[in-house]
Amino acid sequence: MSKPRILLTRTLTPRAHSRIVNDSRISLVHWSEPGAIPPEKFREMIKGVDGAIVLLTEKINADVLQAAGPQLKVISTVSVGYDHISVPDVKRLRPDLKIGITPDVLTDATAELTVGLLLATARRFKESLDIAKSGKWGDWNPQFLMGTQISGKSIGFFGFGRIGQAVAHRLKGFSPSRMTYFSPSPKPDAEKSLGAFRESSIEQFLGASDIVIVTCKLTGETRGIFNAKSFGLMRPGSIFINTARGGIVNHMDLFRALESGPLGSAGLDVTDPEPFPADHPLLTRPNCLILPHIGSATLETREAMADLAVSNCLAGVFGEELPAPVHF
Ligand SMILES: O=CC(=O)O
Repeated sequence: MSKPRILLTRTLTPRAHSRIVNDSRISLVHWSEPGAIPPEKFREMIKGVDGAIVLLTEKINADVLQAAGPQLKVISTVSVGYDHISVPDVKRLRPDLKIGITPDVLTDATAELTVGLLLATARRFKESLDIAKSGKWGDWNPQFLMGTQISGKSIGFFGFGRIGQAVAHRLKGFSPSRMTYFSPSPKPDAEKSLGAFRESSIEQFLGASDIVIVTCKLTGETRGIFNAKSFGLMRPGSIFINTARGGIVNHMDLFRALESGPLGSAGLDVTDPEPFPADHPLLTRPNCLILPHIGSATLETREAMADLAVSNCLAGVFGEELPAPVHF
């Protein structure tokens, strides 16, 4: 019997990469050039494989599923988010296809980055670094680079899943005045352990938060939900943080809300598109700190994500249950 063929669209972190490369039960097809696999190459290389280990950069849609062929058993993405995979196309064309993701293993790293981004935004790291480098650092001045502190502030979580709750656990130590969340489903355990409560309307949620932290999924409902209207409902001087997906935010509306109010500052680890154009007006705003999607980027976490993605793919090609499947 021939060995299952697996497509790997990038070189993984060292331990996980060596695990898949040295698995003698499978035959590996590897895109080893630097950068993301071009879409036409992807469609070509996925043809005839039994499983594919992919990244956020690979769009899985009807074209790709058709190019792959009916023998494809599993798509395993090295990410917890799977908005790059068209669920309607999978349901329509390949309802039997298994999809694997990497939840839990990246929660701590992403929560730590979110807290860091909030602190850096609230305490004006971007302007501070620019001034430290520019030679414009004058005498000590009581009103120099004053920021906002977290203690005593009201923090609102837009989306309150694993990552949102892990951020809330960390921020509890900063003594916020209160923590609220906006989510389609109530989270009674988190409410108990965190003392957080659920706001039932987005108007109330936004109007009651000094700090809004976005950690929800990108879906048809959340795409573009942070726009001129929702920013207009936020408190004057409030802080907006997004470590979920760029598509949740209208970036020109965010630019205007940072320029003319009501927002005080914003910290983004995700943008739409990615990479974010270097000439985008948002990058000129001193009160907007943008990171290049590094939420899960620690060696420990990236190894754990890649390892789980390898396990998902191997399970899929050998007809076993995936350790971390998407349940449609
Ligand atoms: O953004 C990263 C992920 O979804 O894992």
